[in-house]
Amino acid sequence: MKKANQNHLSLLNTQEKELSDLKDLLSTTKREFEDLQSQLQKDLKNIGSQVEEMSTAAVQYLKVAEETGRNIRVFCRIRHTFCAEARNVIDFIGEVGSLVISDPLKSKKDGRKVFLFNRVFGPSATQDDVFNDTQPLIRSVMDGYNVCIFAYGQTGSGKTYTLALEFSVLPKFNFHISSVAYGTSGPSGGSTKDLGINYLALNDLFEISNQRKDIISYEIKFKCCTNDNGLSLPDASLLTVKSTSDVLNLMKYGEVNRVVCSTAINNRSSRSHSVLTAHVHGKDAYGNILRSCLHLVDLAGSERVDKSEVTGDRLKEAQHINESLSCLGDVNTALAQKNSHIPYRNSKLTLLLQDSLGGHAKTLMFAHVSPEEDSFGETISTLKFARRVSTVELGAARLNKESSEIENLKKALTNKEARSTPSYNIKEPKSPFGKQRATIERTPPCLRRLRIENGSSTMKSEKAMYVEDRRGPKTPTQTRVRRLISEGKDNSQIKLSADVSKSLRVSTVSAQKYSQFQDAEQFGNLSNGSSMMEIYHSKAPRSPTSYSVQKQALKTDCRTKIPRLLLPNTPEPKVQARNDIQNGMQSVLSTEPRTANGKGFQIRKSLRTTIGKLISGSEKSMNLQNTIEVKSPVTRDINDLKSPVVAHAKAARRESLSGVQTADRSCRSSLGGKPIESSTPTSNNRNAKTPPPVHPSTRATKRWL
Ligand SMILES: Nc1ncnc2c1ncn2[C@@H]1O[C@H](COP(=O)(O)OP(=O)(O)OP(=O)(O)O)[C@@H](O)[C@H]1O
Repeated sequence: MKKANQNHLSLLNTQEKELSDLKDLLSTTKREFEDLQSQLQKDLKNIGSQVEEMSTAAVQYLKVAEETGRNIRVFCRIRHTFCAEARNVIDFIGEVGSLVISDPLKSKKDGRKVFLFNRVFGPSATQDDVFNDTQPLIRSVMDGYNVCIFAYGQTGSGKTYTLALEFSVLPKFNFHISSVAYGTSGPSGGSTKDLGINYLALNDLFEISNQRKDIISYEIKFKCCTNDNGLSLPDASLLTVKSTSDVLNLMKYGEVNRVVCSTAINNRSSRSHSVLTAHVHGKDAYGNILRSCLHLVDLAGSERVDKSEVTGDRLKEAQHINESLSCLGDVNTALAQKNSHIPYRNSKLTLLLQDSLGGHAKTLMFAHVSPEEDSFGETISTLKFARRVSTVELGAARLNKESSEIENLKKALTNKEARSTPSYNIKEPKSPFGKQRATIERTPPCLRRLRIENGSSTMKSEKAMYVEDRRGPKTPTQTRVRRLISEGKDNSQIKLSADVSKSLRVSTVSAQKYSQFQDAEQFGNLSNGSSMMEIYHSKAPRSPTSYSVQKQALKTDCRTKIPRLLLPNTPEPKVQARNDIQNGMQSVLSTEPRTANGKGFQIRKSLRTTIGKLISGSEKSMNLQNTIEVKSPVTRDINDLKSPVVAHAKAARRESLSGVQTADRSCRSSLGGKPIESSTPTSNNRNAKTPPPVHPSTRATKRWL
C-alpha cells in the first residue's frame, strides 16, 4: 500500500514538472508571438513609409512632367464603400498620389500592388477638394489651351458624381449606344456640395470671362460632339451661352439623348459616353485672338459585360461601350509605345478625343474605383489602364493664340491668292468695252460639256487635281483639247474651251489653299467647295450683304462638295433662288443643314460670273466680233439673264463662235439640266455652246440660271 502511494506521488511530480515545462513553453511562444507581432507592425510601418518615399519621388517626377506639359495627368478617386460588411481592398492611400491595393484571394505579402498617380482622392474627399486640383486646368482654357477631362471606371464607381453638372431632375430614357451622346447629369437628390467638376468648371469659365471683360472679350459656345478636325455627329449644334444656367437649359435637351438604366451594379447607370464641349473664343483690344476648347467627357462604365448582368439590347450596348473603350486603350498603348500609327479612327470616341490624347492639349483623366472586394478585378483593370494612360507623353501643350499681325498676314496672303487667279486677268479694261464686259453676266458657253468634265475631275480629290495640274500630259484641259481636235473643232473653240477649263482648275486649287486659312478662322469646317465659292465671290464685285449671306449660308453645310455643287440640273425660278438665300439665312440662325438647292444656286451664279468673264476675255483676245447688246451695269440685274433679247443675242454670238446653227432652241438648263420644253434634240444642239433663248411667254417659269 505504501509502495503504491509512493509510485503515485512520483507520477504526480512528473506530471507537475511536465505541466510547468508546458507553461514555460507557452510563455516563450507567447513572448515570441508578441515579438513577431511588434516586428510585423514595425515592418508594416516601414513599408508604408517606403511606399510614401517612393511615391513622393515618383510624384515629383510626375510634377516635373506635368510642368513641362508632357504627360496626361491622372487623378484617382475612390468612393466610399456601399456595404459596411464588405472587405475594403484599398489598403493604403498616400498623401502624394500613392495607393496600395491588396488582392483578397492572396496573402497580404503577395497580393499587394502599389500604384502612383498625380493625385489620389479617398472616400472622404469632397467635390471641392477635387475641383481645387482641377481648377488650374480649367483656367488655362481661358488662356487659350485646349483641355480635355475624362472620367473612366466601372459602373457605379462615381464618374458621373465627380463630373456632375446638376442633380438629376429628369426622367430616365433608354437608348441604344451607337454614338456619343450629349449631356451630363449628376447625382440624384443631393445638395449643392455634390455639384461636380462640370458645374464648377462652367461657373469658373463664366466668372473669368466676366473678370477679364475689360481686357478681352470672350464668347463661349457649346457644341455637341464635334472637334476642329471635322468629326461631326448628327444634330450637333453650336450655341452661344452666357451663364451656367444657359448650359443647364441646353442640357435638358441634351439629357434626352443620354440614357440611363438600371444594371446589376448601378441602378442609375449611364449607358453612353457623354461629351460636353465648350468652345472659347477671345479677342483683345489689339485684335489678338485666342481659341480653345474644353471637353468634359463622362465615359460609360468600363466593366466586363457579364458583370452588369445585362441582356438583349443592353448587352449589345455594353459590347459597344467596351469596344470603344478598348479602342481608347489601344490608342493609349500605341501612344505610350510611341508607335508610328495611332488607331484613332477605330472608334468615334478616339476620333473625337484625338487632339486631346495625342495632340497639344492638356488632358486629365479621372480613374474611378470602387473599394469593395467583389469589384477587385475591375478596380485593378481601371488602375492598370490609368497607369498606362499616365505614361502617354503628349507634345508640349500649345497655346492657340493668333496675333493680329498673323491675321493681317493671312488676309494679305488670301488677297494675293485671289489676285493671282488667271480668270481675273480679264478684268483689265483694255478696250472701251472691257470694263462693261467684265461686269456683265453671261450665259456660259459650252457649259454642258464643262459640267461633264468638272463632274468627272472633281470626283477626284483636290490634291489629285493639284497633282494632275502639274503633270502636263494628264490635265483635263489637254485631254479635252485633244478631244476637240479629234472632233474637228477650230482653233478659237479649242482655245476658249481650254481657257475655261484652266480657270476652273486654278480656282479650285486656289480654293484649297484659301480653305486652309478658313479652317484656322472658324469653329466649323468649310468644305473646299464652299471655299471655292468664296474665292469666286471675292473676285466679283458684289454687294457686301449678299456676299456675307452666301458666305454664312455656305458655312453651315460642311458636306458641300464641288461635284455636287456643279450638278444641279433643273432650272430654278428666281423666286426660289431668293428663297434659297433666305433659307440660307434661316439656316444660319437655326443652325440647320443647308438644302442642296441654295448651294446649287450660289454655284451656278458664281460659275456664270466667272465663265462669263472668261468668255469676254477670250473673245477680246481673239478679236472676235460679237453682236451682244451691252447694257449699262447700273440697270443690269439678274433678270437681264433671262431677257429673250439678250438670250437671242447670246445665241447669235454662240453661233458666230461655234459656227453651229442652233435651229432648235430648246430650254435646257445651262448646267446641263434636261430640256424643260419638249423639243427634239438634234445633233447640233447637243454640241451647242450656249443655251438657247427662252420664249417670252415661258419666261415666268423657265429661266436660265
Ligand atoms: N465620392 C462620392 N461621394 C458620395 N457618393 C458617391 C461618390 N461617388 C459615387 N457616389 C454615388 O455612387 C452612385 C454611383 O455613382 P455614379 O452614378 O456617379 O457612377 P458612374 O461611375 O457614373 O456609373 P455609370 O458608369 O453606371 O454611370 C451614385 O449614387 C453616386 O451618388
